[in-house]
Amino acid sequence: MAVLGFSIWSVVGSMLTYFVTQLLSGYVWRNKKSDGTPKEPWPARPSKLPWIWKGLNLLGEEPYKKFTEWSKELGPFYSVELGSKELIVANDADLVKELFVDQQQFNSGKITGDLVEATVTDTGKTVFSSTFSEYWRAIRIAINDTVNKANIDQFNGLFDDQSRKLVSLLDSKLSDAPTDGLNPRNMVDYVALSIALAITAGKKYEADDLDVVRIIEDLEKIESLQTAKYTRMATFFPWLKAALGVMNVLIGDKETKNARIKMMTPFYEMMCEVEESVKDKDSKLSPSNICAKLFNIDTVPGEPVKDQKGPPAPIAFKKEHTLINITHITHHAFVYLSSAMHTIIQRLATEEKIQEQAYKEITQFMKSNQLSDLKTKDMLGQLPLLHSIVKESLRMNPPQTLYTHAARADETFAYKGEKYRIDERNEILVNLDAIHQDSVRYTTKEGHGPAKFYPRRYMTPEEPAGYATTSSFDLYNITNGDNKQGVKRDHLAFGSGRRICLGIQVTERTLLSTIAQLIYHFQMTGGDVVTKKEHLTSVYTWTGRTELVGGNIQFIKRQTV
Ligand code: HEM
Repeated sequence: MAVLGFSIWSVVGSMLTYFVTQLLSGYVWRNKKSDGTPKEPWPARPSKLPWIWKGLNLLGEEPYKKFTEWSKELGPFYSVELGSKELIVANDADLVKELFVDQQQFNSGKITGDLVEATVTDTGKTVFSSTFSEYWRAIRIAINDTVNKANIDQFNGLFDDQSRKLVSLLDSKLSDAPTDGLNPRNMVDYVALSIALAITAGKKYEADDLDVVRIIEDLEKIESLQTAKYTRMATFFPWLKAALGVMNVLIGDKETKNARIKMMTPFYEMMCEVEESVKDKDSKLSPSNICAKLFNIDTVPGEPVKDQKGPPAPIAFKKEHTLINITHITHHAFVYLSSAMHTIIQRLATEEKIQEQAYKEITQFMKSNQLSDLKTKDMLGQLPLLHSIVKESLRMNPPQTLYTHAARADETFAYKGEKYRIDERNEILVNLDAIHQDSVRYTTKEGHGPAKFYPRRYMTPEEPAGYATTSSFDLYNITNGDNKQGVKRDHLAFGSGRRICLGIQVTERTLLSTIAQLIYHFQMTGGDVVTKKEHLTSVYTWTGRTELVGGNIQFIKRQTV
């Protein structure tokens, strides 16, 4: 009892300390710089928001639409409070460049949102959730060493195998399909997860492998725990998060813990296999995968501590770190690959004219190069229309419409001649709903605006200066190249700046290979690009993601094959 009494008082003490600190930092010092002078004003804010909830209750089912609506009232740069969370919102690509590229040292941080996210990432120990640090840099290097431009060719065979697999899976279902066709989503999920697992853990799966189904279900369970009412609310109210945290310490949160263990188990087994294969030269596992590269990290440099003399002590990179990272990377890669692949197939089915033009491009390419089969290595940079369809699909339907970076310190941000404040740990949100529909940036010389699916906007003679035909390029790279003036980027679906997605090559090659095989083998009709499904989480973060529900598609076998 004495022990119990002691714990309760110590918990009450911590809570009191927390609230007093919050009160002091929240109200007394909040609006002052470290030298005591007042901070600059916040960027413009929507007016007359309800008390306590502020903008939170107005977001509705499709939050990005509300962010776009506010941008029409306040301009592309504004701030809004969601509960107690102060959010800085960027609705314009040039602004994203200024914030995430020019000011990358300040604005490349991350903060963890709800308590479930904290549990599954060990409080920010995965590449997606980690602060801007040497630890984060080491993981990025390991991933980059597997999938960047210099290393990605090793997976060309995987992309070819999986896109052929999709064709054969579809083929096998055609005789039993209803007259209006079938929705290919389950088959797309299988192919996307197979690619994700091969890259993260060198794993080869068969279509009927139960682990594949299980991994998808485990992720759904985590997402459902995250969207439970109070867990979700705690993302926007730190006092609630602290209170729930204390409750978890006192009575435990078995459900989340069990879901975490269940979710990690297949990845733990894969990690052990990779560990063995690293030692065993005759192993059947592909030696080049992200997990194997993470095993090479022994220690990472520690972060400097204020007033501490000498270099910081290195931190050991443990197996637990590898485990949570391969889990998170697989989930991220699977969810977005699958969503992007499903979207592009649905889109092609609704755009029969473009499909036929692409078919012509493919057959002419095969004929002039005397090819009997379509291989990723041959197609790269060679099929402008197909490459442009990939870009246009990611622009029209980015799998993640909203994403954030966090400010690493209090800063003053200059925009259009005015100075504004951004505080440490403020999240800066990029809204692709507004950015990808910018009529100034996307309208072609012939007047094709952003609302239209029009891949030729990226092709000669219509493409604006600075656009690349073959591959997406980053705002970050463009500052190091010749084109320092205009930021002409095809889309920002992969993020921008220091935290840009490392799966760009994987994704573009997967999509290229998939659509080439599908268009070559089938004529697709039907599809639905209107009905959407909104998710409140985006592979553990609060900003959510959007995907097409999709409709049935008739896959009609081409006579030429
Ligand atoms: C359609 C497919 C994909 C989309 C739309 C996508 C989107 C994104 C976005 C929006 C970000 C955040 C960028 C930012 O904060 O600026 C990101 C980060 C990242 N993505 Fe992807 N992704 C996709 C596929 C993949 C794949 C297949 C991989 C696997 C290798 C991958 C690995 C990563 C990594 C490692 C980061 C980490 C960034 C960090 O340092 O915070 N992504 N992705």
